[in-house]
Amino acid sequence: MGGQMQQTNAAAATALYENAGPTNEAGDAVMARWLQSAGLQHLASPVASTGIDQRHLPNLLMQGYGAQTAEEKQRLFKLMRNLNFNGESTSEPYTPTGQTSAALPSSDGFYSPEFRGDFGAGLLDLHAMDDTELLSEHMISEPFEPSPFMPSVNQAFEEEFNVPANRKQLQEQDAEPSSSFPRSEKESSGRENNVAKIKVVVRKRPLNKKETAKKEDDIVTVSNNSLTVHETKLKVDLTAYMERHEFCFDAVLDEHVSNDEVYRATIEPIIPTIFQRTKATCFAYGQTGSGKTFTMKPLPIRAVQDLMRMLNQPVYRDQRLKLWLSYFEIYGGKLYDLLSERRKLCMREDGRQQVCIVGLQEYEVSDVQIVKDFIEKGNASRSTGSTGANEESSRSHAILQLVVKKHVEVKETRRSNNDSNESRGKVVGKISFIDLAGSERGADTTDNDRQTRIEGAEINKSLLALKECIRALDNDQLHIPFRGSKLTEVLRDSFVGNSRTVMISCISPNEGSCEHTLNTLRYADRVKSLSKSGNSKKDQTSNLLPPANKDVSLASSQLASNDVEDVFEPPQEPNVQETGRRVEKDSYSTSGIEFKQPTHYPSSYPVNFREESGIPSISMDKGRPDTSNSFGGSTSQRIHSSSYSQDSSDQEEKVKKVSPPRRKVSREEKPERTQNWSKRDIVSASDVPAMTNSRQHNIASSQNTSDTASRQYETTASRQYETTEPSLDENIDALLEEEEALITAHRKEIEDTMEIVREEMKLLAEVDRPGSMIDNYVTQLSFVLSRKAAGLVSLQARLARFQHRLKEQEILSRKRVPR
Ligand SMILES: Nc1ncnc2c1ncn2[C@@H]1O[C@H](COP(=O)(O)OP(=O)(O)OP(=O)(O)O)[C@@H](O)[C@H]1O
Repeated sequence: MGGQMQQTNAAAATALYENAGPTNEAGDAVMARWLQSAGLQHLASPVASTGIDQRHLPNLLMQGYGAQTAEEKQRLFKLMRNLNFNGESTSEPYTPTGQTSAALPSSDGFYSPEFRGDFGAGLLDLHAMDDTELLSEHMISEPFEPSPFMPSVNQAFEEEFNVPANRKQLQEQDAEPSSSFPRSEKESSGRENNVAKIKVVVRKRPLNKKETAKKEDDIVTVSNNSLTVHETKLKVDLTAYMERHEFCFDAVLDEHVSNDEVYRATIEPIIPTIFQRTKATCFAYGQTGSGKTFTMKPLPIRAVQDLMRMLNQPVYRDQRLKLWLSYFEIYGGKLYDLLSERRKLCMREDGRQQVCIVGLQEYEVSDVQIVKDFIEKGNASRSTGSTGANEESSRSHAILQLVVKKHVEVKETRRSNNDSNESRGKVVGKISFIDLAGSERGADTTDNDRQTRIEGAEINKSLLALKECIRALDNDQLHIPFRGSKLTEVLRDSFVGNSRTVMISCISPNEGSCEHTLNTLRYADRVKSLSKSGNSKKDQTSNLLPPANKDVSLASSQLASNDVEDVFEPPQEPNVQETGRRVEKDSYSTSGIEFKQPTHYPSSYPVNFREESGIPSISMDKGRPDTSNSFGGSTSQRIHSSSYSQDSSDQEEKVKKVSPPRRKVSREEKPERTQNWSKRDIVSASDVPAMTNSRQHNIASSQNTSDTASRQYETTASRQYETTEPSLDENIDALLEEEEALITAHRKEIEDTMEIVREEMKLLAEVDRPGSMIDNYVTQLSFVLSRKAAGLVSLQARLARFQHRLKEQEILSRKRVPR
């Protein structure tokens, strides 16, 4: 057996070498990297140190230095399998298939570790394979699965690793889509390799009919991937001045950009990664009426088109990959199925800490029309209300998920998570589209009725939690605080393993929305600044500014965190990680602000799934209609001269605020920093959507005279928020739990009452019988009635407790933002 094993391993190792390409130094290095990536670096070292020809590596592997333990052998075998070595043709150099050739990075068919991103992160990353939900889950701990690509060596390994006999079944399971993906031209260009882990895109909508009628100004100008918000402020002597806030993001899409272009800038690059065990999340953030739903609605439809196209390629068809859709909402901390009469759903965590939404209906989708219908149906069921800015405002977070699964025999097209058939489908990858509730709803904690307040608090909490998760995700923190809210809990599996996140921040261009727009941009800026992906322009922009003018950004984007915080440091050198840094400038004009006539846009934009017909569909690169706003430049993404043109304002412009480079510090450093809290706000206005709006406004009015004081004021507000927020969150959580418990208790009470009524009926039937024992009847009736009364008293007590809780919550939420 040992000899047989050695032979087999030798053959396998020979295959590893033979297929690896020509012997050269680069090959050795690559080989070493491969082995390293498989945790077998110690096997590579003799080769490197002795200069032994790589050709002898297989022998070395078997003699003395070779894979000795079962785990090593397993890893070695997995390495070979991931390299697609075919044991039957060990003497044949590996020839890329037609499908894979386009993507091969080197002429010898050897995929370097650097290139593996193109083949799906983690293809050779053994650690990435412990993602429990996806196809390769538990690959290390599970019994060894033979590769369908190595029939000749499989036999021996099967014997050694006790592989079950049903080879066909195992082969089916093992055929990972990512390992045999067709490489389209687009893919082979390596684009998906460039898909950032977090991408922040801003979309500005056009002025709407109401805003145009009110002659509101468009205060947002867009230029390439940056934008400027021109905020009008009043000095204490009531002279107006202009404050310019500049931001830079991965992409800034102006009002002329079509939904199709939005798709191309956001989702399209992610699609191929879905087949590579990626869980992607795209969410739209912004105030009510800023265009979140408008932006999100067409994205899944376009995504389905592309996913279907890929799925229809023979390689996936053969692997029986299917696409599934579900659509649900989180409203007031509860989950509802939007495709199933808003049925209430339950979220559970299984033993592997996988979140499953019990009862959620999943639908197999095979054409785009079905998806459109589902989206229409789901949107019609969504919790909406009317706001000043949007007649049909979303009051919930809506989550549409598209899941690519490896199909297992199904008999119906409609299945639920409860269905045993469904659970047999293995998830290959998924993409979630989240249309968040209006961000300023987080501030709805003092106004309106109790329900709206609870809604607001819940929304606020979830938006903060979402950012925290993104922060943790981007820092590769081991602990992702997904339990911070229902939203993040539901998205738990999108925060672990191989994930991609796209945030689309939607902004309204009108002056009346200035505060909200700034809040949205600050939130986006904060998310972006968490990202490691670089945005050099941003850095350049800030570096162009004279160091003397650099200062702490007021209320810009610091956030309290339990784990890591950002710290102000004196500006030193460009920090490539500070990609989302914001440059805020004050541009002071004397007075007599004269706005140009606001830009006019079509008043309504009928939603067309492919293209909005209301706006000219022009490529971002093409010329744009000459519809600049009063600040110039927005529509054609260039700055025109205007009453607020760069030239005229530059002389008076005083660069006031630049977000400083930040560094991450650990918890231990907190005390030191808290002494300097006046330098940095801990929770910014952007972190507390609109919570500090009125305060900000006040601060802004007197900014020129009391800048330092206002900073402290705002910081105080932030700190106040910091201290009150956890208790408010806990309160909301407790409240929601008690509400749940009350409803459950009420249901139980009804069931008990029905049971008691049945018993009473029985008693009556018995007592009516001739010769019945009246004593028995009296005793039993007395007993039954006591039970009945006890049940009612208990329910009443619970109700009273809950009423008390509601009162408490109300007081707390009023205390939070004193008026
Ligand atoms: N880029 C755009 N081009 C044209 N019209 C737009 C655009 N964005 C939004 N609109 C229009 O603005 C209105 C409000 O948009 P939408 O409902 O998407 O806002 P929202 O951010 O989802 O609001 P809420 O948070 O209240 O649900 C809609 O009538 C929509 O058609």
